[in-house]
Amino acid sequence: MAIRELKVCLLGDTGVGKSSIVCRFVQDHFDHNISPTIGASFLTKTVPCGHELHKFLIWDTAGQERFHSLAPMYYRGSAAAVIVYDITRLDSFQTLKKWVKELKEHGPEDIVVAIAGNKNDLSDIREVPMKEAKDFAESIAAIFIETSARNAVNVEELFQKISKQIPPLENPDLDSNESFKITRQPPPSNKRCC
Ligand SMILES: Nc1nc2c(ncn2[C@@H]2O[C@H](COP(=O)(O)OP(=O)(O)OP(=O)(O)O)[C@@H](O)[C@H]2O)c(=O)[nH]1
Repeated sequence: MAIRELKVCLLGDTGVGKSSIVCRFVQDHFDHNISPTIGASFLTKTVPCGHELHKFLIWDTAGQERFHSLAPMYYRGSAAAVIVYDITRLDSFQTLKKWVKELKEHGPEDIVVAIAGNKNDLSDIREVPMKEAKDFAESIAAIFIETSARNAVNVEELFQKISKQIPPLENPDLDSNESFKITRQPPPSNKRCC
């Protein structure tokens, strides 16, 4: 089965839960005392999608303003961007809109954009109505989902939705798109590891 490497970056204000979403997706773990990201961190996870395997190369960027200028390094060449806001912080939704604008102006033309409203376990103190965020996502043809990294709600689904939006390759051997780098598993060998 072909393994398709998909670069994915996470963008969004500091403290919205980007690292927590990645940690939940890759390690199925939640850390209440997680530290703010410095620069960016990198993790991978491979998931089946139809007749392909999608290996997500995940760049979790730092949300603090002082790291903003590094972001192009991470969204450049990305097949998808997950822009995260915190449903309990209206200001984080405004920051999300700035990221959408920046991606539109400087990001890859065919990038899949997913909007994730995180911390939906705290909906009793919500500041961003779900309908407003959903309508905004629709207006820019983005995926929309509310997640809770803490309670493991919709995190797998977020990445599944991204997988589904990536068009399957008609002929993997002829594909030349840089952001959809293809690798193949080595042919079975006679060697045994143990
Ligand atoms: N209640 C709740 N808290 C969460 C959730 N996700 C993250 N948090 C908490 O929010 C805080 C910030 O989480 P991070 O994952 O570090 O946020 P970040 O967006 O990566 O922050 P930066 O690295 O500064 O960009 C931490 O205290 C997390 O434990 C969630 O789904 N629900």
